[in-house]
Amino acid sequence: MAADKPGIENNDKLDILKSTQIIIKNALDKLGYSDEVYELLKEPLRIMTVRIPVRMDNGSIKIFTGYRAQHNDAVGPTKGGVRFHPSVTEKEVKALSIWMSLKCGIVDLPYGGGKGGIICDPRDMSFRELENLSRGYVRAVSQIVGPTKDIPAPDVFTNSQIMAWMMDEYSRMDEFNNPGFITGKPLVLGGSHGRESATAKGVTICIYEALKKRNIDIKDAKVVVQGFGNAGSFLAKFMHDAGAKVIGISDAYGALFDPNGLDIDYLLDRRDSFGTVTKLFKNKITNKDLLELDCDILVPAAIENQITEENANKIKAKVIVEAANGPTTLEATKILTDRGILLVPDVLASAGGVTVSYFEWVQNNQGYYWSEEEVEEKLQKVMVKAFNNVYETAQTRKVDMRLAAYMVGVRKMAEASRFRGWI
Ligand SMILES: NC(=O)C1=CN([C@@H]2O[C@H](COP(=O)(O)OP(=O)(O)OC[C@H]3O[C@@H](n4cnc5c(N)ncnc54)[C@H](O)[C@@H]3O)[C@@H](O)[C@H]2O)C=CC1
Ligand SMILES: O=C(O)CCC(=O)C(=O)O
Repeated sequence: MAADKPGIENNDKLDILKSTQIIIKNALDKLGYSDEVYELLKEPLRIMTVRIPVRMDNGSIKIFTGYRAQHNDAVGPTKGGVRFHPSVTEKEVKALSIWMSLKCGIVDLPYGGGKGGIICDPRDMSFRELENLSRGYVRAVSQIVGPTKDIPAPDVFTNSQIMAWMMDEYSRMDEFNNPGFITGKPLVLGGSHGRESATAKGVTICIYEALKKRNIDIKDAKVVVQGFGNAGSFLAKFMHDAGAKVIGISDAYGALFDPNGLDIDYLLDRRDSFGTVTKLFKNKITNKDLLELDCDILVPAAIENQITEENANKIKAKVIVEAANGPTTLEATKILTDRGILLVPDVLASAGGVTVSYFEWVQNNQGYYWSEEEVEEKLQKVMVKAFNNVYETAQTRKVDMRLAAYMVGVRKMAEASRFRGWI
């Protein structure tokens, strides 16, 4: 198929690794780095593919495929979540690990990016099968992970229980209690106050900063949130509590819409641990319709490639803040920016999660735990600084917010790689 844009074929437009590489190249070119730097950073330094045998409840053995990608460890150990989802691919995990490096650079953490994933559908698995899979994954990747090497955390369809099993398995192999191996743990196992809601808190802080730039009052704002899991449900609650009207939410099975505002507390009460709630309702709209609702703030908080050139012109929001990783394509970013919509990109907006994961790791390392207020105060400072840094870069360099975020995020690992003599 003919290319309508240099460097990207039409059928590559949903290829998140390819589009990430294009933006990294642009960011490095703008910053004046050589092609060698791009060659180093365009792919993870390493990726491990593992096959995990799990005894299922019916007595059979099922073999699952998993991955752990480590993008760049020049700055420090790699860090990033583990995703359990049927559509996990090697390419997706690679792109997700690169985004983690960028996030850590943007919020200035002493980490590089990593990411893991297992091809599975935890919604169809029992508690015991999930525990066996989680433990099997840790045994399979144990050689390349660890509290000073690569520190996992939750992502789509993984939670604090799964982190607890993984931590326990690693501690057994290591022969001592090792809470710093993983973050997003339950509080009683060395988790941090505020980690569960951290991604949504970070997104909320970005929303407040973005609204200031557009002179919108949160109390007058209509909000739409795609995804009602960890990121989306807390975000909907924070928006509702701030006085905004949350008129639409969704999960993998459909979307709910009420122009007068949804009863978020009721929906939170009824959602399951996979962020599913719409199954309980007959009157639904589609995820596609949800994104095109008339609103002030749109927060994609589910999966990749939701806003594309197909629907970017139909989006009515004034501000889009990406809680999900990779919800908007390259082409859609251009359309939205040209239309004057303020787009706060994933690598900035969703960095609250990894920031509080870092706080958790620091607390584990020092064995001294902070109050919820301390965590919130520190997160607020980090996110406001990061937002303004990216916003000002976009203004002064006359680039869109995504390219600005990549320029901010890529610099630290490029410099660290250079000082180490790698490039
Ligand atoms: N949990 C965290 O700390 C962080 C999460 N993120 C990103 O936020 C996004 C959501 O993650 P979580 O809330 O943690 O996951 P989650 O597993 O708690 O919730 C996922 C939500 O997305 C919905 N969903 C799944 N497949 C879908 C589909 N095909 N179409 C529409 N909706 C679908 C689910 O029904 C659920 O409501 C992901 O992109 C993740 O990478 C980013 C930073 C940190
Ligand atoms: O909390 C972490 O370490 C990583 C969170 C994550 O996977 C993400 O930001 O996409």
